[in-house]
Amino acid sequence: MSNTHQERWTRVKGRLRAEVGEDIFSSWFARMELEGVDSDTVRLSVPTRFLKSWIQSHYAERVLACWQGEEPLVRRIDLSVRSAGVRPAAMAIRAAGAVAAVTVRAEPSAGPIAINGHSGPVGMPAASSAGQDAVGGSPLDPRLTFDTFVVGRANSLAHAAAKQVAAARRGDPVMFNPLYVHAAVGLGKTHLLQAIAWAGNAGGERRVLYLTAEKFVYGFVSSLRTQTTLAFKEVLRATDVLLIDDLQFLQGKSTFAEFSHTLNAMIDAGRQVVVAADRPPLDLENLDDRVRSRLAGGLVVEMGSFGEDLRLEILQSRVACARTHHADFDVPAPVLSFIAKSVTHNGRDLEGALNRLLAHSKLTGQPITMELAEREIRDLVRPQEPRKVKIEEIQRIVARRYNVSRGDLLSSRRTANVVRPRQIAMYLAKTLTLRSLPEIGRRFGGRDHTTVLHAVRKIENLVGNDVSLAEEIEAIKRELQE
Ligand SMILES: Nc1ncnc2c1ncn2[C@@H]1O[C@H](COP(=O)(O)OP(=O)(O)OP(=O)(O)O)[C@@H](O)[C@H]1O
Repeated sequence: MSNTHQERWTRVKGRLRAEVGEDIFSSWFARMELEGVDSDTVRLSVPTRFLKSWIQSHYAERVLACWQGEEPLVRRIDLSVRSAGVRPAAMAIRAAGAVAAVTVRAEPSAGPIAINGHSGPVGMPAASSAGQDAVGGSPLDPRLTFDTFVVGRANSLAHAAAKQVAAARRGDPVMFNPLYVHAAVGLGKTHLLQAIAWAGNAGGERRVLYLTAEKFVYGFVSSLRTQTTLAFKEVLRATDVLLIDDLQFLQGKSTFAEFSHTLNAMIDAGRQVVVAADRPPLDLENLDDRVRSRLAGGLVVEMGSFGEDLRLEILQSRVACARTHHADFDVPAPVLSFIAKSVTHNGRDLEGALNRLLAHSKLTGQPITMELAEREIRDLVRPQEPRKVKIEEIQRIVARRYNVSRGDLLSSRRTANVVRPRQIAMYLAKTLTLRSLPEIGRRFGGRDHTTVLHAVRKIENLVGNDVSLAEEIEAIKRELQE
């Protein structure tokens, strides 16, 4: 491909960014690449089927217009899904109607079933109670809906995917299965899963079941005890959409096996599975390789930490909600900005901060001032922790820098242009993460721990003698820590 095309592509991206804004650009277009230009057709690619379909249905004309702004002869955009690093399973569209659906309808008065122990946003009515179901369900928290979920750069992809799952109808092809959402504590995984359950069940056409992994374990173990495992399995597999929260808490060999059967049965029958966890699928060390790879074979989306803007918006929306029940709850804008700036950890701390102010205002009737806020939330202001680096990120950044693919780093190829970057990536994985040598070996295409050790020693030696390599590695580290 000529440099002119690449330069044009850079300018087209500039136009797109200016038109849609940084947030949308980085959510949808940052991973779009130019594959080539053939007479009047521009070939672009994205890494997932979901991105492709989203861009096609929402931005196709805009992308074309931006190209035509640079090159008026362009008539067509051909968007494809890049194969590198994408598992074939992720691509398969499964027909939802492939297996006869067994339907268990919720009673009209009962909300979607939830089994959880989460609390919700400040200022909203508490969860109401509804009926039990065959796996011991309890109602979802009515506060955790799409309406109360604030969307920003950190979560826009997960939100869009969740909305799509919720809006799908029985018989629609399942676009990505499972949808796997991961994020650190308190960044909205439960909120999003419950929002899917509420919205998904609203039409009454589909049965959406929300289960925490803990409750899955509990339900399964009690069904073993009471010899009702068949009923347990049937209820799970009769759902159209199964939402499993906090998967990292799944425990027990037979429970893993049951989870694996359920996952496979649901996906093979074209039913949607959505999973949330605090880490990516490949880091779920308790699960066996097949389950991990099945989980990684759908759409895996990370929700990042909240930026200050998103924190402020969440606070503003919470205050607005709270005011519907406590009309005199007034938090001055500078106080909200102060909280958004200083309570940086997660959504739960933001909620805690507002709860304290609300309690104070209700109990004392005094206005909320900056001084009061500073005093009340002092312990929620945590020092910034250094950013945690993930092996996947190391592989991605090293691969990009040395112009190889992540697949090359994981492959058995032994050509010099791949061996050195692979050793550097292993060295960084050992020095920047807490992962053990065997774990790192496993994450680099199933290598032995001695290979990792060899790589680490090799790079340590080289760095001592080769200033430019040392600088290069420092630059990669800086990029990873940004
Ligand atoms: N984008 C958001 N908009 C509005 N509220 C949010 C958002 N993200 C998180 N919250 C709120 O932050 C709190 C914690 O969120 P939630 O329980 O969903 O986190 P989580 O990721 O499931 O955490 P954990 O890992 O502990 O299960 C909740 O009150 C939730 O409503």
